[in-house]
Amino acid sequence: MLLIELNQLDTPTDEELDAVLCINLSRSIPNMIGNGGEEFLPPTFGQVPPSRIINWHRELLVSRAKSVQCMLDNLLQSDFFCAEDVEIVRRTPTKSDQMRKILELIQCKGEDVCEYFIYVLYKVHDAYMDLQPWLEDIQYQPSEPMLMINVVNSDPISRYCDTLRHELGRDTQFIMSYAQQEEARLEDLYTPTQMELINDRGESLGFLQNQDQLLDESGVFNPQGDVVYITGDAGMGKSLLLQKLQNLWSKGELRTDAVFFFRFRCRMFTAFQETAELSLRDLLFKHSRYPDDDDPDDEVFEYVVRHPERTVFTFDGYDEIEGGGVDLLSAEQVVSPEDKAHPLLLLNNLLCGKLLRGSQKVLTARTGTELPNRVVRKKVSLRGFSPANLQSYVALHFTTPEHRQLVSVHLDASPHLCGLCSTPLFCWIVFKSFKHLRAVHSDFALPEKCITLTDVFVLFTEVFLSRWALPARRLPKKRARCTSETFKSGLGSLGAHATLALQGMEKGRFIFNQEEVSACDLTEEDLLLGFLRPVHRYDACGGEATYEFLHMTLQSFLAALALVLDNSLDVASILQFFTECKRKREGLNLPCASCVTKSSKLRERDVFKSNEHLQFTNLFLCGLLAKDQSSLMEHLVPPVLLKKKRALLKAYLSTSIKSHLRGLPTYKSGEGTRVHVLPNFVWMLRCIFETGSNDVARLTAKGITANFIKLGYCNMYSGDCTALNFVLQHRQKQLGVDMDNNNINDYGVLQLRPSFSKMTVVRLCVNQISDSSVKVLAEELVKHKIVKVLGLYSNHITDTGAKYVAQIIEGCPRLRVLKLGKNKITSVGGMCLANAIKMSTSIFDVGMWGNTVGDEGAKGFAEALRNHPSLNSLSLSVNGITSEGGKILAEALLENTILRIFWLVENKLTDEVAPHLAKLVKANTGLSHLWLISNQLTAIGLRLLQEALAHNTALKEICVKGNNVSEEEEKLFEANKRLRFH
Ligand SMILES: Nc1ncnc2c1ncn2[C@@H]1O[C@H](COP(=O)(O)OP(=O)(O)OP(=O)(O)O)[C@@H](O)[C@H]1O
Repeated sequence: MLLIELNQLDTPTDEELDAVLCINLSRSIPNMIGNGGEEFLPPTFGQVPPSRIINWHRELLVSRAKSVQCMLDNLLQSDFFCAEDVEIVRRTPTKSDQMRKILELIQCKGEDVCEYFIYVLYKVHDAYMDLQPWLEDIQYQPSEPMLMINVVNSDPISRYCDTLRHELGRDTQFIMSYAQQEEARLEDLYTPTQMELINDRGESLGFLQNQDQLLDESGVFNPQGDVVYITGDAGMGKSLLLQKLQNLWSKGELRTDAVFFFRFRCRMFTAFQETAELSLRDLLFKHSRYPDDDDPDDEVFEYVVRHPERTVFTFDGYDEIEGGGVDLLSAEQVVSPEDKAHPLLLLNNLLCGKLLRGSQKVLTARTGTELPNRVVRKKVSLRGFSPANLQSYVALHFTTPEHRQLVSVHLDASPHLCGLCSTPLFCWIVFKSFKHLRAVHSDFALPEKCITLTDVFVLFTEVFLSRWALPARRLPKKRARCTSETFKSGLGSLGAHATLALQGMEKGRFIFNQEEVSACDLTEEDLLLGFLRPVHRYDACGGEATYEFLHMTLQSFLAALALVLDNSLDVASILQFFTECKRKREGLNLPCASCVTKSSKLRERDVFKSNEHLQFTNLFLCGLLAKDQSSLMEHLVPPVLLKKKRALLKAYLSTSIKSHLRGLPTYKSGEGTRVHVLPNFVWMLRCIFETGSNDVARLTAKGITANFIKLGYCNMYSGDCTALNFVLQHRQKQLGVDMDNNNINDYGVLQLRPSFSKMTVVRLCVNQISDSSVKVLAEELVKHKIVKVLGLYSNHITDTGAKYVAQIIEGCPRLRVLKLGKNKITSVGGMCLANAIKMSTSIFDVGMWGNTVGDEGAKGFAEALRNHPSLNSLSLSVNGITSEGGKILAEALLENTILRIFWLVENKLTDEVAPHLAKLVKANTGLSHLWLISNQLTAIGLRLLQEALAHNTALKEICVKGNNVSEEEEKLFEANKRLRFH
């Protein structure tokens, strides 16, 4: 080894070193081509003098050490170079030549200078990022004398990188609050939320573990796309996730080699005049900052253009871009980095990869905002706080044990409150309000009743008003709470904010200039309330000071309040946003819902425009006009007027719901009529719940004439289950409910508890349900005994949950279909289920795909199958079953004449099982489909099956694709059409 030989030489001369290196190289060449023996290793730092290392790696250093200027500045300021040396270097034409010249000069000047050269590479990390792996390879550690010498970073790229890191770090350290003094530090309060990876068909691929994974390769379905697309409902934490990402990068804690990080709010792109034009350079620098003067050669921008993969962009709130200018599908106009164009066009080109192709872009938008898959690299859907996340957030938010305890008790008692709090924004509002009101009023407690979203925002408004009415220092300690007094005393200012919010809502605007603010009689003192916050970033666009509401949902709430408060408006105008939503849905007479089906023209115009803000306004209107709010609203609005508005809303809702339900697409199946609802149906449920009107709920329950309702992929979250339950409690007839592929979780199941008495079909596949939910299901379903279908595919059910499912099988004599695939059930749970299935005389179809019951579980299922009277279809695919389990199953099936479809896909079956399967085939038990895809059978085993098929009349197919059979061998079986390879 080189190491040994060099150590053997005391103080090697150059010739000796060269000789050693040559010998070593010549020895290593055969080794490198696979002759075995010693491995070739280049010298490491300390083994040979620095000049040798530099010599050895000269070309690598020339090609990777880009910042000549920074190196020259350091050599000069440390007196290793004189002005003349610098001049000599500068005279050479290209950067590579200049670096070659530097290497030449330092090698002439001695070992100290050579080490200093390496030390600069080491110290100015960002400028010489490409050489950091090399420094690791040579195991560089600065020597004592080097540590005493100063190193400056004069590289424009790394200086700019430092500046961006510094600014991002500064700007992202606080989480917004309604009062600036109360802002919390990001690192004190940030709590991870659930980030679900979604494929191009909208199916779940599991959950990300941390923010680093947003930028890595996990879940990439389109390597050609550059955009990491993050969606989530209002307040789910999209902006905060980006803030966290930026903060991590600023501290060098994000796993990425990105040198630059630019952040934008999409809203900004619409703030420009139609004729505005900007270059990419201005877009980048104007909204972050320009590189310092010491970048005369525009190296920073050149670097961005040359190495787009080293730049991360975040674009927050794509849904906030008005339709008009943006249409990725027709963004044919290509812009070059030098061209000027409208900022929206630049954005389009960036997202489509026509500008800075390969740069990393993270884009957020509300759920439902469309983006063509071809520009998307991967998709992530934010699902809010899990129960564990919520617990952590409580602990972070409440430092006093008394508060923590009180809030935990409230949460434990109310799954509905937990459901609301799984949306981080609503959770923050509830906790913040609780903290504030508890500090001010001795008698404050969260409402015992089922709290609505309107209650939450009323509480929040009370916090704003109470802070303003009596600034903290003047507060008499712990006075009694009187909400109506607080509202009355702040009514002037509240009304003015509400008017501004309504005006914005009518024009689809979320940003207000000083003129608009003043026109609503909002004074500077009013602004201190905190409903509005200044939007500093927009100043850069050349406009005057602008404001936005703390959150879009707050604007919606205040707009709804304006509709209720204003007694000069025509009463009918309270319905204006319902009508607006309706108008946008051409033809479909649906209330309060998003434009799910639009004409192509409208689609073009509105494709990127969410009208969730209108839906929230309608929802809050329903809540504010609810009877439950009368005690407050009657102090603010003449009771007669309030009554009129309430009556009108109720009449409108009743008519609209009826026609909505009549208009839903239905189809007839063997088991009655089915109805497929659309996501806007969930908005309708939410509005009904906010009204708290039993009449409206009853009418809705009655209006669902079908006996099966499909709510799959409707973006239902756990809080919506209270609304569904509110309606279903008025239903007399039984109903099948398919809630697959939503975000219901354990809180949602708890809220649905009373409704299970009506449900004949309970489908909760892909909903993050754990064992505790299955326990609830077992208690309810066994009590009522009407369930026929239970779908729990792809949840978090373990053996504990499997035991509860077994209780359901045993206790529900009508249960026919059970879907339990893709859970975490092992042989223990498998045995329990199998035992229960054995006893059932109704069970018809069981799906266990993707668990791990193994051979032990297979044995249990074999016992269940023996002489089973009803089981028609069974899937034990992807369960780790070997030939041993396979044999037992095959033998048991000899005593079964009922099973028709048997799935054993992707197990570990080999030819050992083939004779047993062949025997089963020969026995002609009535089995019609046998799925053996992706096992380890060979042509020998298949031959046995082929021969057996000659004696079988019932089997329609044996699917054997993906076994150990070559294409040639496949041809041998061509004649037998029942042995399928495709
Ligand atoms: N991960 C989190 N940890 C702690 N608090 C959070 C988290 N995410 C969000 N929040 C709280 O919720 C508030 C709203 O979050 P954010 O603005 O990120 O939501 P959003 O999804 O961007 O909403 P919108 O689509 O309406 O803009 C934050 O200001 C913060 O108080």
